[in-house]
Amino acid sequence: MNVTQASSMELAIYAITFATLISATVRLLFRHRSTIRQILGPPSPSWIFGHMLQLRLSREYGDHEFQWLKQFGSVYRLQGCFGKNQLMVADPLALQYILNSPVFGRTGAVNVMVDLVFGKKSVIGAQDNEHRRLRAGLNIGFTATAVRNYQPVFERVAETIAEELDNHPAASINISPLLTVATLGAITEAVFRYSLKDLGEEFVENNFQTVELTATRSEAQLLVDALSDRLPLWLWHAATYLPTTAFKIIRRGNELADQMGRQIVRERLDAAKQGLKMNDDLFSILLDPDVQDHMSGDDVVAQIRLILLAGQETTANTIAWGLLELAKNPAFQEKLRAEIQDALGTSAGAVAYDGMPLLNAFIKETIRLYPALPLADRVVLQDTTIPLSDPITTSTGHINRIPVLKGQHVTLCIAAYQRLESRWGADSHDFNPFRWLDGTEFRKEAVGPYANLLSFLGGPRTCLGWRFAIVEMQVILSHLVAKFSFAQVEGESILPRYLNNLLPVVSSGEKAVPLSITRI
Ligand code: HEM
Repeated sequence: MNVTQASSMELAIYAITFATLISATVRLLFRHRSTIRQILGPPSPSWIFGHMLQLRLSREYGDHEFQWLKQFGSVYRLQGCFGKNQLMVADPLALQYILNSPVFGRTGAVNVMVDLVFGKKSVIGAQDNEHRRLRAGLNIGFTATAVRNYQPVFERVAETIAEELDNHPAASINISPLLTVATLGAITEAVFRYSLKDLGEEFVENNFQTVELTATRSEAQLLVDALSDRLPLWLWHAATYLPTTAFKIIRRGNELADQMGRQIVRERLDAAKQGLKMNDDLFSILLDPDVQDHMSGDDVVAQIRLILLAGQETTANTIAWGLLELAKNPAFQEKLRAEIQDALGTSAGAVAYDGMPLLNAFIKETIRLYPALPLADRVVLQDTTIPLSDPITTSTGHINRIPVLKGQHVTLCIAAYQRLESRWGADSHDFNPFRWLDGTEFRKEAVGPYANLLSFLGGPRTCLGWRFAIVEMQVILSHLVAKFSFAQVEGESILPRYLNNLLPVVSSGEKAVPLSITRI
């Protein structure tokens, strides 16, 4: 049985959740009516699924969403499952407010997933003060200076990809699995100086299975997500002991990460006791007793699964999207290659990747069009009012603030924000790296941590590894583009699909990025 089939674990969960369905439905029918009903939006095609099939399971991501954005503007109302209203927000000021305000929390569905896969002691699972404490500790390993030290690791990884491409020439190469392995290798080496071989076959296999498992979406899952707000977390934890393949993978992954983490922490602390100099990998930095605010061994172990999973597929897919855009835009690819070859050829010592304007414009444009997380769901924890950059028209007139009540589901439309015409211009849906070269994008509201983009989210939950990811992409993309040319494979279309993350999918429905790759 493969992992996708294994998501039939949901069937087992259905049995548990069915009893709550009826009472949830009744409560939803009679829930308090808020001003949300005055916000305009498309008519709902179904009571059970609302607009969720169009929003979350469309053939190409954005098929419907970008039409709604055009028709209703940067804030509109959709229907979630079981008739629940959902506020869709792409307005920059509103997004900034929601991401930074403590009165918006993650929805039950997201909390359940985070808890099951990463655990409460991971920085993504921790809340409030505990979250702040862990972030402050982990930050030491993700500063601009710390991530520059990982540059040689990324350069070695880029060499390995190039060797693979040289050793297996073919008319069409699916670059996606190569990048997934490469980005896992980059993280394990940067984070604790382990090669994939050191991790062991079972660990690596489990890691790929977990990635595959979290990259599935189905109608059934939409319903489970809608109900998960109403189920206690202990029930979900109890469910992980059901003998399904999916839960076995999750449980085994947690055990392996724990064992591996403890072994590495022991090695580092033993070395420190013997007075040996700590390495410059992330774990050594975090555990270094000479560093003020260093982290405890237990804290570090609890982050291992998160750091490996959070930084692997996101980065691999973004690089794949970038290479696909280069294949579609050969003239830009040529210009970029000239800049890169010039910089790599003339640099004595460490390459100054930040000083390459086209490379950085290309990365920003790729991240803008292909955010790993195109939608982020939040729930209002306390009645509040959301401010707007631009007033909207409701059924009762114009408003520039939206009152929302406790319990309201709000969806942060990251991909839509990154395609707003009012912000990015009339060609907002096109790949145009040159938009970044005149500096105008930086004079607008600052939302995310990088280039006014929200692909790394924003506020206290901003991606911890965003600088790490940028340097990794700068290095890998530069080395690949300098050595190889990338072209589209005739007759093959690759579409973005939302499977918890934004994934490149071919016509068979499989995740793949087949490209014609030629040595220069
Ligand atoms: C292009 C690459 C990447 C993208 C687009 C990305 C995106 C994101 C997003 C959207 C979140 C917020 C998730 C949420 O709260 O629902 C996040 C969180 C996180 N990311 Fe990344 N990420 C990338 C690479 C990395 C890398 C390379 C690492 C580590 C080496 C990393 C580590 C983390 C961690 C630890 C969090 C949790 C932060 C917290 O909850 O305080 N990410 N990332």
